[in-house]
Amino acid sequence: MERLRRTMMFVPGSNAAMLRDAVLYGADAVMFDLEDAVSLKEKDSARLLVFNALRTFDYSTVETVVRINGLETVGGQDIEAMVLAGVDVIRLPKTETAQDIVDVAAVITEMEAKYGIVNGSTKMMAAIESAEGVLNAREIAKASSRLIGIALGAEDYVTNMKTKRYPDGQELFFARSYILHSARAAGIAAIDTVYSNVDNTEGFLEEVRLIKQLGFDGKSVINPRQIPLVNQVYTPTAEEIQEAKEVIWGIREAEAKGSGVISVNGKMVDKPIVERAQRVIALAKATNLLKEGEF
Ligand SMILES: CC(C)(COP(=O)(O)OP(=O)(O)OC[C@H]1O[C@@H](n2cnc3c(N)ncnc32)[C@H](O)[C@@H]1OP(=O)(O)O)[C@@H](O)C(=O)NCCC(=O)NCCSC(=O)C[C@@](O)(CC(=O)O)C(=O)O
Ligand SMILES: [Mg+2]
Repeated sequence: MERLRRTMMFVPGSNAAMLRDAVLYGADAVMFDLEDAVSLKEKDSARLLVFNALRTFDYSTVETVVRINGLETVGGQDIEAMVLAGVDVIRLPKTETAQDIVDVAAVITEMEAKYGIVNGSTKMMAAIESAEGVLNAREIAKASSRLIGIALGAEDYVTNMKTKRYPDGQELFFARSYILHSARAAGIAAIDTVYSNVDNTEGFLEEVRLIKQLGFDGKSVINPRQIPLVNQVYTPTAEEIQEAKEVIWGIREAEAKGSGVISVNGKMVDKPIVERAQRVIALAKATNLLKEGEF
C-alpha cells in the first residue's frame, strides 16, 4: 500500500524534549531539522541529539526524515551520522540542480558501504526553495532512484522572489504547480510548504484545502496542532467513501457485461474515475475508515 505523507512535522534537532515527544502527535513523518532551526554553534550537538534519538526511540511506522545542511557546510557529517543511525529519509534543503541530488546520493552510497548498510535503503527528498530550484524541479525529481518526493520551501522561495507570503497564496501558484507536475512526472510525492502562523487555524485550513485540490500528497508542518487539521481535510468523508464504493460496484457489474463505461447516479464512470475511487478506498483503509478486506 502507498505510504501516507499527509503531514511531515519539523522538529528542531537541538530541542531534546521535542525530539523525544515528536512521535506522539500522530504525524505521518517526523522531520528532524539540522539546518535553519539550529544555530551555527549548536550544529554538532544537534547532530548528536538526533543521532541518539533515532537510535533510542521507537518510531514504529512513523517515517523518520532528517533535514541536513548543505554539502558546502557540515552536510557530509550530517549524512554520515544519519545513515549510521538508520534514518528513513534524508532531506536536502535549498536544492538548486539535479547535480546537488547526485552529489548527496553519492555520499549516502559511500556511507552505506562504509557501515554495511544495504545499498539504496536510505531514501532522499529534495526541498526546492528558489527560482533556480523551481525551474530545475523536473530534472531534480528524476535525479536519483533514492528520491521519494520533492517539497516546496516557501519561506526561502518568496524571499528569493522578492515578495512575501500572502493569505491567498497567489505568489506560490507557479512554484506549487511546477513542483507538483515534476513530482507526478517522476512518480514521487509532492509535499507542500509550512504555514508559519500556527495560531491562524482558518487560514491554515484554507491553505490545506487548496493544496489538496491541486493534488499534493501533504504538507510540512511545524506544530502538533496543525496535524489533525491536515488529516481532517485529507480524510475522505463518509459520502465520498460511499460514492467510491458505488463506482467500483458499478464498474464491476459493467465489466461483467463486457462494457468499460457506465452511469452511476447519473454521472458517467470510466477508467480515470474508477482509479480515483480506488484511491479514495485506499485512503479510507489507510486511515482505518475501512478495514482491509472489507471492500
Ligand atoms: C512554532 C513554535 C515555536 C510554536 O511554539 P509553541 O510553544 O507556541 O507551541 P505549542 O503549540 O504551545 O506547543 C505545544 C506542545 O507541543 C510541543 N511542540 C511544539 N512544536 C513542536 C514540534 N515542531 N515538534 C515537537 N513538539 C512540538 C511543545 O514543546 C509543547 O510541548 P509541551 O510543553 O510538552 O506541552 C514551535 O511549534 C516550533 O518550534 N516549531 C518548529 C519550528 C521549526 O522547526 N522551524 C524550522 C522549519 S520551517 C523552515 O525552516 C522554513 C522552510 O525552510 C520550510 C521548508 O523548507 O519546508 C522554508 O523555507 O519554507
Ligand atoms: Mg528554508
